[in-house]
Amino acid sequence: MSTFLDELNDAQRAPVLHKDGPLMVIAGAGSGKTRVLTYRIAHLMNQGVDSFNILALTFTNKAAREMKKRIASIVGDSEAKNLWMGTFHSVFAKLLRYDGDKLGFPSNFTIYDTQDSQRLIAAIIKEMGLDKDIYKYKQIQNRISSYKNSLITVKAYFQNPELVEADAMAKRPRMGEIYKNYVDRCFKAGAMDFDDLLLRTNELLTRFPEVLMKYQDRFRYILVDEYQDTNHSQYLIVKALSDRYQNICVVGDDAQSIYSFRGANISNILNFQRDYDDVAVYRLEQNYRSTQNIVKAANSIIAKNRDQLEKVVWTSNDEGHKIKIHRSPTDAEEGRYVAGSIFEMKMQEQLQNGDFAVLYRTNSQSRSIEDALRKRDIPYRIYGGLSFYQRKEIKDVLAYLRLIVNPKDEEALKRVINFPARGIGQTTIDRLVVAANHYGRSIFEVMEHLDKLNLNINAGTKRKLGDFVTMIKSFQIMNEGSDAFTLAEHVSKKTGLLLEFKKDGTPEGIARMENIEELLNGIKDFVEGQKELADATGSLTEFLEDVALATDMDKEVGDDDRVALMTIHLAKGLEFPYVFVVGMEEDLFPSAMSMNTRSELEEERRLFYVALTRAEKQATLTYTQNRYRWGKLIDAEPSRFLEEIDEQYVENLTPVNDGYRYKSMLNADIFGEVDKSKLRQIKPKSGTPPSTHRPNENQLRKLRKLKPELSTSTTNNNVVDSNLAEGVLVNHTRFGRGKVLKIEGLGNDKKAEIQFEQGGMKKLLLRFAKLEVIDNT
Ligand SMILES: Nc1ncnc2c1ncn2[C@@H]1O[C@H](COP(=O)(O)OP(=O)(O)OP(=O)(O)O)[C@@H](O)[C@H]1O
Ligand SMILES: [Mg+2]
Repeated sequence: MSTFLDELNDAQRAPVLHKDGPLMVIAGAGSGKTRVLTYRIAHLMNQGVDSFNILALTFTNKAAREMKKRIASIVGDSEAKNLWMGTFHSVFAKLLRYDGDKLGFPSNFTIYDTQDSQRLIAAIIKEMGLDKDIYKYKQIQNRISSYKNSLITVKAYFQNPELVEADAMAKRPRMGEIYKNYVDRCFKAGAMDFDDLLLRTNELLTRFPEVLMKYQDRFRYILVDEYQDTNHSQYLIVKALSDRYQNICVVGDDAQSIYSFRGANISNILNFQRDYDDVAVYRLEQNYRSTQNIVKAANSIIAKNRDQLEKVVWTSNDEGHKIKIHRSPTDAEEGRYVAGSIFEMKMQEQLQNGDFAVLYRTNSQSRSIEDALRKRDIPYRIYGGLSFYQRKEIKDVLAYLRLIVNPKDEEALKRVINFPARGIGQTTIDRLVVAANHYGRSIFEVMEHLDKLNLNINAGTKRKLGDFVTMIKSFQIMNEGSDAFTLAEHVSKKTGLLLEFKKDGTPEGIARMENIEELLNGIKDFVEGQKELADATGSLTEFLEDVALATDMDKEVGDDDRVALMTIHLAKGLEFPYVFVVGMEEDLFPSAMSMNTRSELEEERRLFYVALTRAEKQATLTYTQNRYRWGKLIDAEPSRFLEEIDEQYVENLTPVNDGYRYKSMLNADIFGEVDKSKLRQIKPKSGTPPSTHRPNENQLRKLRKLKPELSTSTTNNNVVDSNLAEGVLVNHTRFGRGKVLKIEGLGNDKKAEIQFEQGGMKKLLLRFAKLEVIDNT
């Protein structure tokens, strides 16, 4: 009767219909794991399981929302509303709002984002009088984060001589103290960082058996998507909650485990069968997402990994296009190629912008792609990177709102106590911090009791501090009676924030004002939306939690049609008809930082597998020969992963020996835009050897080996510049030997006219030209 079960194949239906008890679905990309999870929930509800008794943990909140929508369409809206679904962080933040008081946290605790944590750590390092070059706050924040994810509390840290010694050896003997101060300060501020949301949940469930029992009883059915990327802390929570009923369903793919750098532990999936009794293991083999070429190419890559579970993935979809590989001279040219291809494909095949995604290994690669898309007027959206909520002006407004909800929030207070400027100086703030630490109170509490304390603050400043306290308190009173939108609008005006940016008058100031307006609109939407939910009221606390845990990925994209740009890590679980993976170069992908051990390299390869398997119809992989990195132009080598794809599934758009065409492109790049129609015209007739032959990759490699000093990956023009003069003999990686005839222009525009022995006369922009001086006598 229930038709939705017909939308599954037999292999998928089995885990959906599985009765009680632990089950695991292990299967390759695109085989319907997420669909199984979604349908299983719908099926459970159809079988009479109360939606209150189901907990589903997903990789993004957006994924949770989409699943909920699908489930609602099967079982009805009102039932689906009560499901607890979301990321680990958002679900357990909610749980801690109910029961965190047992650990001494207020129900309105603040969630510190990474920036808040880092600022606090930097402040602590300064207060302790430590050398900030040895105690680097970002590194320390990383350390603390990994301790927390391994459940190493401050106490556990000090009880572990290995950890203590390791930090002493690393000349950071006071690491433990910083950790302790950080934890104390967060506690005092009524704040939890992201890792605390898991750590404190674990603490709560361990220390308070009655709380554990309550939630074990509530969450009789627990389902986890992307189980391969759970870390130890998440693993323990799931284990504890499912211990009583053992109705735990996990789905995952060991070949897509890509978060070990954040403590994710692939062994969670491998040990699942050991952790529970009578685990039913299901496998799915049919991929519904991608063409045969994509599936087979992806299989050929992942087969190179040694550590993996045996898996079969096949598809009955069309054969499709081969995987395209394209080489560009520079990253700017790569951007132009991608934008140009999207432009052409859209025209030829009537596609939408939203059919395309550009994926990269690191966020910084987005710039050249963005530039090119902008030039073509192709709308795009960047996911990740600096999110809207991390912009300065937005954080300013949010800091006020945070203070209203939780006046102990130290980072929020420090941010706005003197912004907009109200004559409260750093010395005063430092005194307040010292007093707060001394009395074990929050800064706000110290400010409330200034009269009783002898803090060496003059009367004028005391009055200003008093005014600030009064203002925040007036907002708090207003918060009792108004919704989040009304309050936020009032706060933006009353604090002078809007005026501050308006006064500024610059385009940036205006942009900031507009962003605040956008924030206010967002709050309004949120309030409206929340009112429809069963257990939500549209309060400020709810809004702030939503914001703190929101990633750009979660934003409703709605109907606006844009090309998606994101890192491969973020793309996990998603799918797009057309995918470009850019920057397929050694040291970039695989990342230079992940090539020390086989297991690191295997993780990079899994990342490549994830990238490729996002594509439904076509995947294009691009690499460049020169790329700007860290402000320098470097030689880039094609990624080893390109060679690893079984070549029968590959179409190489720019074979290595097409020197002539390549050279034309290079010249075009130097002197202006590429005119493609011309390129075609000047293509050599077959059989005619190009006049300047570009050495192939092997020859280049040999060349580099022979003359390492000439070919360090940073072909540094500064070196060249200094002794480059008219009459000097030079070597160019592609054009060979030549003589400098003339140098003209300045700075970035500096050019050299060079007579090459074989390539004729060339005018090269020194910024790009890869020259080395071979004789300057
Ligand atoms: N039986 C089916 N019939 C038709 N389409 C299906 C079927 N099963 C899955 N699909 C579709 O195939 C695509 C991939 O499914 P899904 O995202 O659930 O796979 P997955 O295994 O979770 O992938 P990933 O490993 O990337 O997370 C989706 O578009 C889904 O709707
Ligand atoms: Mg999935």
